[in-house]
Order: sequence, then C-alpha cells, then structure tokens
Amino acid sequence: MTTRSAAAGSVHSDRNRGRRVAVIGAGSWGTTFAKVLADAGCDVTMWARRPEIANEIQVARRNSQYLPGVNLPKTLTATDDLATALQGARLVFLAVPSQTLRQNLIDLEPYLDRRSVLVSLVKGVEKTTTMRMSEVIADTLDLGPERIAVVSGPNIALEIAKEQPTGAVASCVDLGVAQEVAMAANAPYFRTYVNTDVIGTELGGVLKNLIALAIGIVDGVGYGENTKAAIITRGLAEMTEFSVASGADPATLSGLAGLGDLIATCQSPLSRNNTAGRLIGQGYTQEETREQMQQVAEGITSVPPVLELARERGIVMPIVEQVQMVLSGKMQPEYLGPHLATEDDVPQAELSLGSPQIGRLKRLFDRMKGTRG
Ligand SMILES: NC(=O)C1=CN([C@@H]2O[C@H](COP(=O)(O)OP(=O)(O)OC[C@H]3O[C@@H](n4cnc5c(N)ncnc54)[C@H](OP(=O)(O)O)[C@@H]3O)[C@@H](O)[C@H]2O)C=CC1
Ligand SMILES: O=C(CO)COP(=O)(O)O
Repeated sequence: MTTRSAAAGSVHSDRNRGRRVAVIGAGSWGTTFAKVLADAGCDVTMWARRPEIANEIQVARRNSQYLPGVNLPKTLTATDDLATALQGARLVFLAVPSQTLRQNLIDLEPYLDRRSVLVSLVKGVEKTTTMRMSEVIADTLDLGPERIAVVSGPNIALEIAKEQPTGAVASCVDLGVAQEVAMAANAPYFRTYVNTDVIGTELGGVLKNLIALAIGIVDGVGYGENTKAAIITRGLAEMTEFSVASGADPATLSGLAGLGDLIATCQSPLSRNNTAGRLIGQGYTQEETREQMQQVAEGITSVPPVLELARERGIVMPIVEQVQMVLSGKMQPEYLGPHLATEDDVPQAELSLGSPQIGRLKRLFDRMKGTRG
C-alpha cells in the first residue's frame, strides 16, 4: 500500500525545506511526532537518552521498543547528544514525561539557541508545583510566552505512526509563532490548526487523561456504554469548568484539544491512561498497574495536583475526585460513576474514608444538586 506521505510527494516538503527542528524524547510520541515533522519536510534531529535507541533509529530507521513495525523516514536523524540535537534548531519539540521535563530543560539550556521556540507535546502537570508544562518551561528557562508553544489533540501515537489521518492544535500567545509550528507539523496525514489559547489547549490534554482513567476503571469493572457515555459527557463538563476557571476559552475545550482528544483517549485500547484505569478496575493496585505499564500514563500523576488546583479555584470535579478515591484504595472501582458517590450510595464497609472526607463529599454532592446533565 502506498503511504499518504509517499503519495503526497513534495508539496509539504517544499514548504519546510531547510527548517531545522529538534525533538527531545524518543518514546512513542517523540518518535511519531518526529516522523510527522520529517514527512512535513523539516530537517529533524531527535534526542534519545539511551544511545541504543538513537542508534537503532539512525541505522535501522526503527524504534522497535516504542513503535514496533513502523518504518521511519530516511530524513530523520537521531543522537544521544543534546548539543548535536539542538544545533541550529529554531523549533524544539519536547516529548519527555512531565515529571522529568524540568530536569531535561536544565540539561539542554546550555545548548539552546536563544531564539528557539520551545514546543511542549507533554500532557501532564508537574506534581510538586502544580504547574502546566508551558509554565515549567517559562519558569526554568525564563522565556517569554511568545517563545513557548504547545501542540495537543487526538493523537494516539501508533495510529499516527501508521499514517492514519488526524489533526491537532498548535497554540501560542503569538499567532505567528503558532502558525510557524503548525506549518512545520503539517504532514499529508496530520493537519495542525492554530489558536492562541495556550491554557485551554494544554489543559485539554491534561484533563482528558483523568477522564480516560475513569473510563478504563468502569470498563475494567465490566460496565457498558451508558456508563461510559455519561462519564465522557460529565467529564467534558468538568474539564471545561476547570479550564475556564484557569483562564481558558471554553471553545477550545469543544475542539480537537478538548473533546477530540477526550474521545480518542476514552475509546482507544491503545491509550495508556485508559489501559491503566482498566487494570485498576480489574482489581490491580496502583503499584501493580505502574509495574505492568511499559509506558508513561500521565493521568495517574496528574490527579492530585489537578484536584489541588480545583480546590483552590472552588471547582467541583466529582469524576476526578472518585478516580482519586479509587486510586488511593478508598473506594471500590464498582462505585465509580458519572455522579458523585456519597455515603448513601456506598456501603460504609466499602468506603474507607475518614469523617472529614465524607463531610467534604457531602458538601460537594450538595453543590452538585440541580447541575445540568
Ligand atoms: N504516546 C502518545 O500517544 C502521546 C503522548 N503524549 C505525551 O507525550 C509525553 C511523552 O510520552 P510518550 O512518548 O508517549 O511516552 P513513552 O512512555 O512512550 O516514552 C517515554 C520517553 O521518555 C523518556 N524518558 C523517561 N525518563 C526520562 C528522563 N528522566 N529524561 C529524559 N527522557 C526520559 C523515555 O526514555 P527511555 O526509553 O530511555 O526510558 C522515552 O523516550 C507524555 O506527556 C504523553 O502524555 C502526547 C500525545 C500522544
Ligand atoms: O494523548 C494521547 C492521545 O491524544 C495519548 O494518550 P495516552 O497517554 O493515554 O496513551
């Protein structure tokens, strides 16, 4: 079968001819995004922290650990040396775990061109600071917002690596910079749109992971489509309320970076968050689930900081609250639902909460009464 990138010929390549970009991180998303950029005609160098991964990409055009069966473009190069990866790169795409990003930025700063734009592909929140990734970049590198962009959307890596068509949003407060990022990431099978709502675009990617965990949990329990549809619908309401309270435009949450990504992640068995939730719903502990997962499931780490921010902002997130209770072993997975469980719903023996927590849940439940579905 002719691939879309081969069929499209040089139209995309011409627009990006000579554009040097770097991708930091060679897991499933870093490698896939590097392929998108290369198929869009950019001159891409990936950085892998393990030399054997860089070597396999460079020599065999494969990353067999993260993208089995996928051939990578010949124009893609890889290295385990940060200075080489960053040399001359105007756009630097970051595809590392959210909890390591700060240290990765500290490591790469000496080699960074002061005119470079940093583009986060990461969908998590820093646990220790509750910062979004664009905030971590600004904080660590002391960059202005016009030098920081994010890309997010319904982007399950393996599907895109196989050139199945989809889209994403590139966002920066400077529309010109968002357009530059989008131009670099427009491949025949990957269309990148633009907006200037960095907060909404970024939070869409963070929050959908938490709802996907809830979907996985009820799937693991054996509940069907009604339960999942209700969780997705109410989940989107939670995502939107939280994001708007954080400064986002609500329209962003009904676009590719919100609803689009929510649907993809909640429906796909390839989603790591969905998979982690399913294991927990089947009765594995959080620790056992982490051990079984070979890849990053950002949602598990993001739950506590998101709830902390929600409380600060006076936002009620019943589904995320319940995910937290299940993850911490305080509620059995079968009691998770689209509404907030209270002690009236859950037999006391199944709910190992202290009385302050029950009081909090009751207060949240009271505030939920009359909420539109
Ligand atoms: N996969 C997907 O479909 C999508 C993922 N994302 C986001 O992309 C981000 C990266 O995830 P993804 O590529 O999927 O994760 P993977 O689990 O596939 O890969 C993780 C990558 O991070 C590297 N890594 C781990 N620890 C460190 C560290 N301390 N310093 C530097 N690199 C490290 C790993 O290197 P090593 O192999 O050496 O361990 C590996 O390259 C996440 O925030 C995720 O939410 C966004 C959209 C889609
Ligand atoms: O962000 C993603 C899809 O857009 C990938 O989701 P997972 O991290 O759950 O695999």
